[in-house]
Amino acid sequence: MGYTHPMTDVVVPRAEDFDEIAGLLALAFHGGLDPELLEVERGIFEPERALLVRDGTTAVAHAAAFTRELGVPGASVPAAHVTMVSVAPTHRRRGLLTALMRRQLREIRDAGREPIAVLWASEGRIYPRFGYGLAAQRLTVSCDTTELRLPEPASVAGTLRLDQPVARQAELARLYDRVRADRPGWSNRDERWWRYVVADVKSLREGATERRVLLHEGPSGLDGYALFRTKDEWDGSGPRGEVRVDEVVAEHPDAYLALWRLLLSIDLTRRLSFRTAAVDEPLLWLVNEPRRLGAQLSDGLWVRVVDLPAALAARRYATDLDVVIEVTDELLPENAGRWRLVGGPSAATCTATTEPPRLACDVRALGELYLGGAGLGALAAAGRVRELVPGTLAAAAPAFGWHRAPAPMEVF
Ligand SMILES: CC(=O)SCCNC(=O)CCNC(=O)[C@H](O)C(C)(C)COP(=O)(O)OP(=O)(O)OC[C@H]1O[C@@H](n2cnc3c(N)ncnc32)[C@H](O)[C@@H]1OP(=O)(O)O
Repeated sequence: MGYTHPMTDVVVPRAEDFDEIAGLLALAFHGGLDPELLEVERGIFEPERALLVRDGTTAVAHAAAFTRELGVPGASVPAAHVTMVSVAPTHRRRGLLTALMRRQLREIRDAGREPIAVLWASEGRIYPRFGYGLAAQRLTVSCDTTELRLPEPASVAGTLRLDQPVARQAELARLYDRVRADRPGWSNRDERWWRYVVADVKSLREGATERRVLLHEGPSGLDGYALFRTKDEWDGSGPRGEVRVDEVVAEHPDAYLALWRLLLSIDLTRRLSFRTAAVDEPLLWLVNEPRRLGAQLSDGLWVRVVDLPAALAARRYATDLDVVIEVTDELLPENAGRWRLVGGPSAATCTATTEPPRLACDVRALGELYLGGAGLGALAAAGRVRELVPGTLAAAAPAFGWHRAPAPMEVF
């Protein structure tokens, strides 16, 4: 694996080092240093949770984490939101990422507040070696809206309005919190994060309009919203504008349908894209021609179980479960061993045991199972989970699932 960079060279940066780190990120991600974007990103940066490596006076490697909670089956769990990972092109493949990941996981574990870490990967092959498992897939929708029809609404009680997201931030936040309670995969958003979400950096618009919010008000007030923008385009045969949907949050099916009926029928637009649809997106079950959504499966959230007994006890299980699992973990040996997991829809415990194991897997598989997205049976079919006692898979698989698929909401 090459040499591991000496830990002594890893420093915790100060807030004023942000511009230097942003320069490194711009290099690694082939981006620019737009002052407006920098100010927005500075607002969420937590320097005390960052790790920086310099070669002389030049920043060459960096990783950070945001302090947030992640919605998991039946609960909301503190989760280190790992982000801003980059190594300078001049210093790649020398073990710098490995050194940063090892140190970061060790620090998260020792701090004892966050039983899991979660991230979006720029490339899926980077993080499994550090014990991250693909916990939530997503769909990217890209469709010709003239090919799709939605049903007529059963009720016409609601009203739709358009506004600027920043003007409605507090109302959006309240609705988001209510809907989040039942949706694994959504991260909590405090005031700071809402400012980040509604910030509409010009250099990221890619030729489209400013972001707008479509609001649905039902009998008891705001019960749905969509953040989106449109992009004007014409060709020889007429208008070909595009609707770019960023997020849709709806408390009731009628709000969801009303929002999508409008998004799919905006005059002068003919196409729609939505990059963070859930794999169980209700749209799939509403449109008259699902194939025409052009939905493609992609990866979303990668979860690393950092404190195994705390993590497994923190989520809920769809059905009652009592199983002993033998787990391996090369990076955090405290997680390795035999664990008895007893859980159900309202509580769970996880304790070390000497009883014979019924299942065996590595810690990465537990990350894949954590949000209820990967099936235990599918992982076993892939050879990633081993059934040591026949019958265990069939009995335990429903418990690890959930009634909603995990839904990656926002790239952080
Ligand atoms: C959560 C986030 O922020 S995701 C964003 C990640 N950042 C980026 O994609 C920006 C561009 N890329 C980079 O900055 C760097 O290439 C990084 C951070 C991905 C990798 O950093 P490096 O210091 O080169 O990684 P390191 O040397 O520790 O590699 C460890 C192992 O992972 C492998 N690896 C690392 N990156 C990649 C990759 N992109 N593709 C395939 N393999 C990779 C290495 O080959 C090595 O494998 P080996 O041990 O079998 O030899």
